[in-house]
Amino acid sequence: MLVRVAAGIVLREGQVFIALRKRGQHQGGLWEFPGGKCESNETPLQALSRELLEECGIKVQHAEHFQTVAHDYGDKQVELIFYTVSRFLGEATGKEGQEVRWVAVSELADYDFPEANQIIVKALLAG
Ligand SMILES: Nc1nc2c([nH]c(=O)n2[C@@H]2O[C@H](COP(=O)(O)OP(=O)(O)OP(=O)(O)O)[C@@H](O)[C@H]2O)c(=O)[nH]1
Ligand SMILES: [Mg+2]
Repeated sequence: MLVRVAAGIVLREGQVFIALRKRGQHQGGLWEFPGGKCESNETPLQALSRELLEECGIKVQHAEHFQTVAHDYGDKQVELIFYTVSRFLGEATGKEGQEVRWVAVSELADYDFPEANQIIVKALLAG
């Protein structure tokens, strides 16, 4: 199973918005950059905007492609298209009851992310 996913690295004044994946979800119990699967006939950017509105209640005003990561979890193959989002409308919250946090980019190493995110976290920490 190969899934295409769009995820947002939402940034504000040196902090990044992260969410805790719920137990029972794939990679549950780990932190993520909010986002989700691209539906058919939807561009990754459209998927990003839809998912960030659904999951965090923010309206993306400006997103830039950051990095695309392909990863094989064994049970699932993912292509993750990461965007940085530095302009948005609204206050980011956990719209689906998920735990969320604004954390300093420099503190990202303190949070456990899925394997596919390691390269992204590294790149962000390197500035
Ligand atoms: N959103 C998101 N998904 C990630 C990240 N890293 C990562 O490996 N994934 C994987 O990407 C896949 C799809 O993400 P998702 O579960 O958010 O998809 P979705 O919002 O459409 O969820 P749904 O299946 O409940 O409708 C999952 O297998 C998840 O484990 C990340 O940083 N953010
Ligand atoms: Mg999601």
